[in-house]
Amino acid sequence: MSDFFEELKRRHQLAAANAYPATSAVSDFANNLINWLFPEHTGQVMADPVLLEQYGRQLEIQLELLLQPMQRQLPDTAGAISQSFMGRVPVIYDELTKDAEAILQGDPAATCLYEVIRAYPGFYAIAFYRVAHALHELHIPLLPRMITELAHARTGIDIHPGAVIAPWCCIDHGTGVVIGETTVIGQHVKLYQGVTLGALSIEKSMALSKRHPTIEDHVVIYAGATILGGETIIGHHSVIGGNVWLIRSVEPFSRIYYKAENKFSESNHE
Ligand SMILES: CC(=O)OC[C@H](N)C(=O)O
Repeated sequence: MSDFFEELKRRHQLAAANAYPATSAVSDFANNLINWLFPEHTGQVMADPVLLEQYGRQLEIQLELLLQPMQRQLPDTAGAISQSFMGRVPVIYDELTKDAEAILQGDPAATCLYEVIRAYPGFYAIAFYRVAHALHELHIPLLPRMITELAHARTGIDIHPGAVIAPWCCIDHGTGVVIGETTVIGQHVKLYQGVTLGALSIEKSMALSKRHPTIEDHVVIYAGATILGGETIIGHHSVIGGNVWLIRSVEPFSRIYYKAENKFSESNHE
């Protein structure tokens, strides 16, 4: 048994050396930031412009404090990275405003923007993804993945922070959506639940190559479709039907549907 406790001691020492922030601190930062941009997220409103500005500065400090223990793994000082990140926040805001509008326009069941921001899993997931993606672009390790996993746990939508997703992204329902690390998605793309944008080969040696598909502008992908491969391009204005399995490119304006053989027959036993 003492060998076992030695092993645990070694593991705890290694984990301490990594010095990543607690998951709760990362969650607080991401939620505070999203709530600052979109008070509809929780309903906590800050009407005073002075407080709004001060809060922006507080968020920068909050991020700097998260990053400080990881300093050795960062390409620049924690302070400089936090400042660069905050400089990107207006772009995140602009893109998320467009995403919320796309969800409202794309879902007949959505009644208003407030509802989309407060209650739609598609908005929740894309909001956490856009924050994580900005941190990923600043070469911050692990933190971006922790942030997208907060949304994954809550919504069932798994978006890798490395994916590149243009604005006006509408993920409706969303449960079971998987968007891999090297996926590229154009503007005005609509995805339904259970869509996988995945890798054709999961060889470890493929780690640095483009493994996931490119989805051009104005594509709709219905529930349960699986689109795989880094060379697979779905041409703009295409529609991919439910449950389609696709490992090749399709031209713009394609219509691809799954045609199931009807293997079931009805019988009427007395
Ligand atoms: C989404 C997906 O295909 O993932 C497979 C593997 N994690 C990879 O990134 O290649």
